[in-house]
Amino acid sequence: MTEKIGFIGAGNMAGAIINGLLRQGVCPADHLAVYDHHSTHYARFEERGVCGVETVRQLVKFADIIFLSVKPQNYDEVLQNICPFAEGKIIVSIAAGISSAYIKERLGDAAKIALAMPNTPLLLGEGATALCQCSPLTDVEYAKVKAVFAAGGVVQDLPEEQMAAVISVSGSSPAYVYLFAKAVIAGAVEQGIDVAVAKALIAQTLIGSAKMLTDSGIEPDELIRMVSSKGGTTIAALDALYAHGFEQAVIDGMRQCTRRAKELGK
Ligand SMILES: NC(=O)C1=CN([C@@H]2O[C@H](COP(=O)(O)OP(=O)(O)OC[C@H]3O[C@@H](n4cnc5c(N)ncnc54)[C@H](O)[C@@H]3O)[C@@H](O)[C@H]2O)C=CC1
Ligand SMILES: O=C(O)[C@@H]1CCC=N1
Repeated sequence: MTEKIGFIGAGNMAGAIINGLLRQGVCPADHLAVYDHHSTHYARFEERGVCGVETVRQLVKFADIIFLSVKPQNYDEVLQNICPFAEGKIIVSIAAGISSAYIKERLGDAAKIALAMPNTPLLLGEGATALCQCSPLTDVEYAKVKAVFAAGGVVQDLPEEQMAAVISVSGSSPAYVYLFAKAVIAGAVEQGIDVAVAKALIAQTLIGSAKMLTDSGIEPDELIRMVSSKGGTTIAALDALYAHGFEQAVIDGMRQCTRRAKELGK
């Protein structure tokens, strides 16, 4: 990729996206730059050859594609700061709940925007990103943004009206997966199993189960059935989980996630 890519906000997600780009050799480090109002955050970028610039103006001048990798609460300030220099640049928002209308209200209707919802496994090249092309971003420009996220994992195209809801599916959901893993580890320890052994076993179980979902072509209900021997242990476990409203708890958590995303975007 020949474009220069800048990140406003040198935090976790900027780090994860840059990792993917460098690991896959999508662009050289000198085509990347970060700006953060805390320059103390630059060290981990600079040690990989990515420049930390002093002003937001320098960042915007440098970059063809600008990732807004700050919290939704900081968007107003950042959009105000980049507005005088951002004409013609591709703007990528990764923030929960921020819509293209919100950005266009601040940068103008001609702003070329892609909305992305990545997740933290991007750090290891195992990310899942929902991506949305907003008019007037062209197909060629959108493909460039897509290539950035594809360097860090799987990308799915989504219409804008689903971008808030998808946070509950892939943006926030690593946290529920870790919570589940934590509960399994606690249940193992309670039964006398060593914590490190339990962690290794549940982690590989999550990887293996995820691969069954992606590679076996078998639907979740059938995968559950394949584990559940008649009168056996899995059914005993599932009965207890159903009795505790396990599925409903997850679905309710997802609803709360989307509710909060909509609140943040206001
Ligand atoms: N952490 C996650 O799992 C995911 C986060 N996101 C989104 O990514 C965005 C960034 O999240 P993280 O990287 O986790 O946050 P973070 O807190 O690690 O990084 C945000 C960075 O922005 C900087 N910052 C704040 N205001 C600034 C300003 N006005 N100018 C320049 N820099 C400024 C902060 O100093 C910080 O370094 C958020 O909008 C979040 O919704 C999206 C998907 C997943
Ligand atoms: O919790 C948040 O708001 C962000 C968005 C998705 C994951 N983390």
